[in-house]
Amino acid sequence: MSLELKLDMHRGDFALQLELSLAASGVNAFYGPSGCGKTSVLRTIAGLDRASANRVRFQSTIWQGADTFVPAHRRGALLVSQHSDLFPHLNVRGNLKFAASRASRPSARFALNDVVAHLGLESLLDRPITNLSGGERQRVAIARALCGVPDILLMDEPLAALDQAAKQTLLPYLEQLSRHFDVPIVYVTHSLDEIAQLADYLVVMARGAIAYHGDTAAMLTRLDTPLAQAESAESVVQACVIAHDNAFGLSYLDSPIGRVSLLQRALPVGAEVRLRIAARDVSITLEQQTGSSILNVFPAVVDSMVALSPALTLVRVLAGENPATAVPVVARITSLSASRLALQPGKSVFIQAKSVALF
Ligand SMILES: Nc1ncnc2c1ncn2[C@@H]1O[C@H](COP(=O)(O)OP(=O)(O)OP(=O)(O)O)[C@@H](O)[C@H]1O
Repeated sequence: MSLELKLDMHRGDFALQLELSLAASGVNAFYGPSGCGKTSVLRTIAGLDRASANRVRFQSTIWQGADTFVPAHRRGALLVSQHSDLFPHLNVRGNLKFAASRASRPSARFALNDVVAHLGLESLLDRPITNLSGGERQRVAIARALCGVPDILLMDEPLAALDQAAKQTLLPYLEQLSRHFDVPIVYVTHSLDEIAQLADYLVVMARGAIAYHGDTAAMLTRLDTPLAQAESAESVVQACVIAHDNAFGLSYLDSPIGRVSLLQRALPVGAEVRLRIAARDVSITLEQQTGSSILNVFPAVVDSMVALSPALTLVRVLAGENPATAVPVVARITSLSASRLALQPGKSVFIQAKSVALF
């Protein structure tokens, strides 16, 4: 079950050449600078861009081959872009019902009521499209794509035109989308935040080609990349809420790096969440500190290191008691500290996370 791409297209000076096999599940994100070809990849999957040498196969169906070109409206690949083109003469309900009526097949999986509930649109159903905020319009656009019963959802910077507050409101709706509706998503973005929060698999592009790709947690912590070397670099760790401590106002989470404590959050026990740990908030010790105010201390083994400058060193560790389930975390520390601790790959250490944020 996969999305297979072999693209070879040219437009003037620009060439897009890549070969990639993606899982047809979860969120696959394409990230890279403006003009590197992300939208072209998405439009090719959608059947909106065509070059004779391109090859696209979704699951067992060839969408584009040497003698085949399945037109866009027969692919089951529905696109949500930055500026949604909703029907202005219909209200929200009308837009969703129209999309459902045009779906290639009926599907209980994308029942209108469930789509409306999942995107929090109940109170907006009778609203004219022209009276919606930008964030509300995008929620309706996503709902409309779901009502169209997609086999795969293509999202081209769906949050890019929104202000920061609207983005933050919309992100939680996107988070569970792929899992809840069991639909694969290909997501194009410029935003590291969106990747850290949403992507299961990350494809980083540069100048029409793939720079590197892999599991998001692994890609964000690859020391040889601008993502890990950025001042804002962070690691992501999957976790599960296991208990709340009302007396101290804390929530406890189980994760591969160990038991994590956070300021209490209104999440049910059992909720699956992502933790984000900023590289600059991680410190390293050789022994487990006892007289420290830091709650989140985890055993780790140094995996690799890179000097960013004479003053700063990035250290990638594999964190967690159990080497089989340990996950990568990046620490940004001074080169002086790295030298004093004689850090080197293979060395056992403890990492302390001054703050752990939760998506
Ligand atoms: N219709 C077109 N005709 C000619 N060149 C095009 C066309 N559409 C895109 N291009 C060029 O193809 C290249 C890739 O564009 P594309 O939109 O795929 O990049 P992108 O990574 O999505 O950029 P952005 O993040 O700015 O949207 C760019 O150099 C662009 O100028």
